[in-house]
Amino acid sequence: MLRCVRLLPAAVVTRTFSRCCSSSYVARMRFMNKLKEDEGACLAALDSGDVFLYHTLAPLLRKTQQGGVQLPLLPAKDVEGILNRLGRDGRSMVKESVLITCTEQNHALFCLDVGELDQGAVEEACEGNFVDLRKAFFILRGEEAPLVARGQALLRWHQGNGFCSASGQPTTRNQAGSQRVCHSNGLVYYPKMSPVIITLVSDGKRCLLARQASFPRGMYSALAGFCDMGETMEETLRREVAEEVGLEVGAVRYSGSQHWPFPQSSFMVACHATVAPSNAQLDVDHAELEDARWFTLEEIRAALKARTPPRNPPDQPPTIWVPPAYAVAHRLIREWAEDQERHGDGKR
Ligand SMILES: NC(=O)c1ccc[n+]([C@@H]2O[C@H](COP(=O)([O-])OP(=O)(O)OC[C@H]3O[C@@H](n4cnc5c(N)ncnc54)[C@H](O)[C@@H]3O)[C@@H](O)[C@H]2O)c1
Ligand SMILES: [Mg+2]
Repeated sequence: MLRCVRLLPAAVVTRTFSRCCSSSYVARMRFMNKLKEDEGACLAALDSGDVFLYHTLAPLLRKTQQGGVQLPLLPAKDVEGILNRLGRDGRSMVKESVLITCTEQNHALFCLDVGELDQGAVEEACEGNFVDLRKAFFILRGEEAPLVARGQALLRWHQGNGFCSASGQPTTRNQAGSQRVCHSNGLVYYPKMSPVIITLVSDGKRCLLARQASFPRGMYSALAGFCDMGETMEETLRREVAEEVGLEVGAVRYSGSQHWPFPQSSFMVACHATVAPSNAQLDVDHAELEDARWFTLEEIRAALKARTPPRNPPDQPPTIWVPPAYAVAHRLIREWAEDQERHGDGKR
């Protein structure tokens, strides 16, 4: 049914999303900025651009011939045709797409939620399946995961911000979907992220992982907590570790950051922190955490290799798994293991 479907080729992704210092990067950022401010330019970019789809915030993915999974990028004109064939006003629906990014050739990429249509009918027409975003993070290639995360976060934000919280009147989006305006009082709303500090605590030989009751079976992650109003990053980190496991951390080292689309878009700031081995006795707040434990390098190596929930037969020591490679928690845990292998007692 589709005329043409583009998959994100690895080479293009690398060139487009990794080279951040070239003049083409400047040109691309300025083009993106123009699309956010110029309604006509954005509409023209949509007409010649590609769209990836969601159904009730689950991204459409397609199996590849090599047995993997990819994010299909559909020409906007084809999406319009599919929606028309499914009995909708394709043009109007496609105009609801939200701008995500563009290539160095100024080819724009948008996303659209078709949740009002029959899921099976869209899947058949687009030769793919809508997959829960958390599952998608385990199976998508690295370059595609941030795109679906950003798309879902923006679509969710639009779905939840249709009315002005001051006037109660409907808000109107711009063509790019980068803001909403209340025309009764002029208030402009921008998509929001809540800052979260995520911390991997180490006592020098072991690292501390915890699980909430809502995590998938056997999954452990680094400690995380939302920033309170007015807190610095270090204050949040120290407070959350104290609240959740009763430890006072010493040195703190920044590692990286990431946008995380859950629960309503978080800005994750990831850090390593240390406690003295003599000060590593846990006092876990079981109202927040189902479990928190120290793990050895050997246990962490095994956890990093696991791709599915461990079976953990009762006659064997329990094993764990950790968040997918895309999650910044995974990065912190991998960094810790690599650091131990280089400098710690865990040398092979
Ligand atoms: N990307 C990753 O690697 C990764 C790993 C772990 C956690 N996370 C994210 O970090 C987030 C925070 O972790 P946590 O649940 O341990 O936080 P937390 O320890 O602060 O506890 C969550 C509670 O904080 C309160 N809260 C305060 N401000 C909030 C806000 N702006 N939004 C929602 N709740 C708020 C709520 O009562 C909520 O139940 C999680 O929602 C999860 O999505 C991401
Ligand atoms: Mg927490």
